[in-house]
Amino acid sequence: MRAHPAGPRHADVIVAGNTAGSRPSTTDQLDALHPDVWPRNASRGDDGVVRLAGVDVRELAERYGTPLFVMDEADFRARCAEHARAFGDPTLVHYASKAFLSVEVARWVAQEGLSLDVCSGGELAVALRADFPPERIALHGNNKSVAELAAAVEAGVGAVVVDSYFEIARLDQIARDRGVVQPVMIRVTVGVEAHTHEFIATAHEDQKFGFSLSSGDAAEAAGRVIKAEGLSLVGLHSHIGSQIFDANGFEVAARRVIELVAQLRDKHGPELLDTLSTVDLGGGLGIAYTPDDDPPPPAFLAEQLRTIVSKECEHNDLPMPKIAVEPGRAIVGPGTVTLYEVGTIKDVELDAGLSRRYVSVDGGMSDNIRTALYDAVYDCRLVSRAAEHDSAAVLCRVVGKHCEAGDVVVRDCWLPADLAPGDLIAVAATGAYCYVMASGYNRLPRPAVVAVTDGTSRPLLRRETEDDLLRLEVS
Ligand SMILES: Cc1ncc(COP(=O)(O)O)c(C=O)c1O
Ligand SMILES: N[C@@H](CCCC[NH3+])C(=O)O
Repeated sequence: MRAHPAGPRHADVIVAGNTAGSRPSTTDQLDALHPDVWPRNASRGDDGVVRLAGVDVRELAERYGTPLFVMDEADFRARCAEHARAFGDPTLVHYASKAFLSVEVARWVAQEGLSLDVCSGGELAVALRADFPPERIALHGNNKSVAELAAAVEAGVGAVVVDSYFEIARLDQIARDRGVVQPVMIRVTVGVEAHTHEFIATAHEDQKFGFSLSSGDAAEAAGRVIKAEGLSLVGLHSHIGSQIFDANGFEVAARRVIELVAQLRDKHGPELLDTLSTVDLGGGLGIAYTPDDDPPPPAFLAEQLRTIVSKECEHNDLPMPKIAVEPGRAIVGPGTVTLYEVGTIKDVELDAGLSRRYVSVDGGMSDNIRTALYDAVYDCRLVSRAAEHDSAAVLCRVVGKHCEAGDVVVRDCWLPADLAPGDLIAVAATGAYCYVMASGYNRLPRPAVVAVTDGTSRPLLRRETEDDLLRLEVS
């Protein structure tokens, strides 16, 4: 066994209360890539090296550098197809591009037949650069600028999801100025606040998004859209949160949105339903970040939603609407890993004779802010080789290289005692909300993003260079 240059000086590290679960007792367990957490085409060869869609991680690191986001293209496409099958029509599944977007990924989404949710002019521009069919794009946002609204109308997007009275007036004006009628959905705040593993119904909807249902704002907004010459009301939209494992929150939301449809029909007449034909229940389906997470498959959620919507429609004597959804994380999250090179390893003495092993990597909170921001939990493994056969599992904290004590990538994970500088480790399920939330903190260049498929790799987004970092300087 390789001697560890940094220790360990203490036989035991902190174990109690860790978020990485119990200590693996064999090196096989230490090396395992749980199929629910790791990309579908990730495997560890007999030589101990992990291959992603058949591509050796050492080769990826050598060719593109680290940190590196590696996307399993087939995994992404398969999840698009599974959602499309579950909801019966691919165009009813809007991939939430805020989770991750590049021109090439927008092309994959288009090829899989899905629709696209964008929430800024920037995301819209990427989609249009990919020639994404505009009629399959919906624009979101609580404070879209006039320029963003105009760009969307001029592109001919399939829907603008309106979020304020000001926006209804602005969008109506923009559409009329251009002699078009813009299809619109209303974002409804249904009073269901979803958290990771639970949901709580709130009496007051204390948040910036949407029109409150309980106050009557949602009905008033619908009335204004119906009256606006430049707008056509095609749907109601609700989004209850993200990383949700339980269908109950969606069911409550669906029920309340259908009640609103019935109310609007009663007030404005049944002809309204000729255009108001879609109920969009947003995104939020959770994924497994660790083997303990057990998210429901899309087919299960789709079935639950169909059942509840059909029951509510029957109850309110309404025709069955189209049920649309906007998954982001559930499509792009699980198929991507971040590859890092280990730089330094330190055992830090704590109270009561315990110590904590800090493993520093060449990225950090600038490429994954989710741990610092949400206490997110991740699975992390040594991937450039197997653990030495007699290596013990050591509870580690994987940290970045930023000038910030809270710069933690993985709070707790079990790594082999023989882990050493130069080894590559990978953090699983980083496809959603990591690259897109990356920052340039401490002037670290943003990592590259590569796609792997059938034993080959190609870059989607190149690594930032020092020139990129300096390009905004005016002197
Ligand atoms: C309106 C809307 N739709 C879709 C999504 C995508 O959510 P997720 O990535 O959790 O599926 C979000 C983000 O929470 C959202 O705000
Ligand atoms: N960014 C969040 C989710 C927000 C989703 C967008 N409304 C995350 O990383 O989990």
